[in-house]
This record gives sequence, C-alpha cells and structure tokens, in this order.
Amino acid sequence: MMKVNPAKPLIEFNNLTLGYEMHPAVHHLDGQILAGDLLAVVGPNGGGKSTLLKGLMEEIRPLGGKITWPQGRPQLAYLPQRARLDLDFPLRVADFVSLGHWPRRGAFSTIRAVDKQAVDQALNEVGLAGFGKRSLDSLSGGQLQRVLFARLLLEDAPLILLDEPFAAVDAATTEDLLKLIKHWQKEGRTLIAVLHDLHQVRNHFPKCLLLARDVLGMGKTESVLTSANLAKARKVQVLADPLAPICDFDEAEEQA
Ligand SMILES: Nc1ncnc2c1ncn2[C@@H]1O[C@H](COP(=O)(O)OP(=O)(O)OP(=O)(O)O)[C@@H](O)[C@H]1O
Repeated sequence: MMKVNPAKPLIEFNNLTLGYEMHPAVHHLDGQILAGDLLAVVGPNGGGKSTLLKGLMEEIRPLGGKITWPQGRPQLAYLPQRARLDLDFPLRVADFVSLGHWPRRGAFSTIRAVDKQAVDQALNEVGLAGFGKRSLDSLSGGQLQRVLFARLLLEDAPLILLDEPFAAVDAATTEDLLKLIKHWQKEGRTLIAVLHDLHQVRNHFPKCLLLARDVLGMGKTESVLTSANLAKARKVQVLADPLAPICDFDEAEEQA
C-alpha cells in the first residue's frame, strides 16, 4: 500500500462545484480530508453525496474549482450503492472476490494460487468462510454485502469510498462491517462513507460532511451534526428542485 503522511491532507477541495450539464449538485465545496480520516458524508436525498464520490473517482469533471491530491492521487477502492449493482448472475463468489486484484494484476491475468489463498482469507475475515464455491445469485442481501467487502479487502487501497454500505443490511452484519472499516482506518487507510443513519455516524464516524448541495458543515461530527445544521438541511428542497440553477462561474471565481 502506498505510504501516506497522516499529518498532510490527502484531498483538498477548492471552491469545488460538481454537477451535470452546468446544474450544480455539489456547490462551492472547500475543505480538506486528512490521510487516515474516517469521514461520513450525510445529507438529504439528492444532496450531492454520490456526485462527490463520482468527482473523487474522476467519473465526472468539476464544473468549477478543483480537487487536489497533495500526496499524489492514490489507488481508490469503491463500493457502489447496492441499488445500482446488478449481481444477479451465476458467477462464483471466489471468482468475484478475486476481481479485487484487477487494479494491480490487470483484467486478464490468471488467478494464481497465492490469490486463491488471499480470497479464502478475505472471505474468512468477512465471516463467509466456505462460501467461495457458492454462486453470487444464491446469496442473501447481507451475505452479498459481505462479499463486496471481501473484494475491497483484496483491493488493498489506501482510499476507500463506500456509498451507503449498510443499506438493507441487518444489525449483526452492520456491526461486523463497521469493525472492518475501523480496522482499515487503524491500518492508516482513509475512508469516506455516504450514510443516512445519523445515530451510527455519531457513534462511529469521527468526522462528517453535511451536504445539501451546499456544504452545511464539515469537520468533527459533533460540531457538524448540530440541531441548527440539521434543521437547515431539512429545509433544503433538493429533491423538489431537481434542476438547480445554472452555476454562475464568474461569481464563483470572484468569491474564490
Ligand atoms: N447522471 C446525472 N445526470 C443528471 N443529474 C444527475 C445525475 N446524477 C445525479 N444527478 C442529480 O444530481 C443531484 C445529486 O444527486 P446525488 O445522486 O449525488 O445525490 P445523493 O445525495 O447521493 O442522493 P441519495 O441520498 O438520494 O442517494 C440530484 O438532483 C440528481 O438528480
């Protein structure tokens, strides 16, 4: 894993605006994420959380401002929202998990013995020892989420992005997956997770970004999730206003 300096920012946002066809979904974001941060991204539906992850993955380019990587852009691992995944095909669990090696080995490398051992170990760590030969489409929702985490283990990335990792997952599975997340943080990885359960965020995530198109707070969780900030977030009708106004970049530059 790439060595990162925990005292230096891993990611810097400078007046970052992200969106689609000039309509901002994340507006004028400034701030830093330090290496080793465990950051929750929260906010109303349509508030721009997934868009921010897409920006970090360079799936979309900023409409304005920029994202900088003072320590270089590290390898990223990404857990998409379950609702966006179509895993209803008869691929073996072990083969699917071994895809976690792709970023390092290339898509067409054969699965080597050492990989097989790593796959078994990853399945063991997520509580699915012996599931390797099962077919993906035979798994329950919670088991599938564990498999996705096993694949992340193999990716061994310094920066991990999780989009609603506990959606439709029961309490026991959530607890197990949270332990893995904390373990990853102890190993020095940086984690950014989109979440909806504020109780969970308060209990397990030291830092938080509250996003309702505009940034309503970023920093220590207890100072971001105040009743005043949450009241503001509730007032933002991002869903009722799917076409946010075209961003005025001249004005944005002047403010920068
Ligand atoms: N590909 C796209 N083209 C146009 N608009 C989009 C696209 N993807 C997202 N949007 C819009 O951008 C805004 C932010 O969406 P985003 O998915 O980032 O929100 P979110 O905070 O992740 O929401 P949720 O909690 O519902 O998952 C929404 O108004 C959405 O309709």
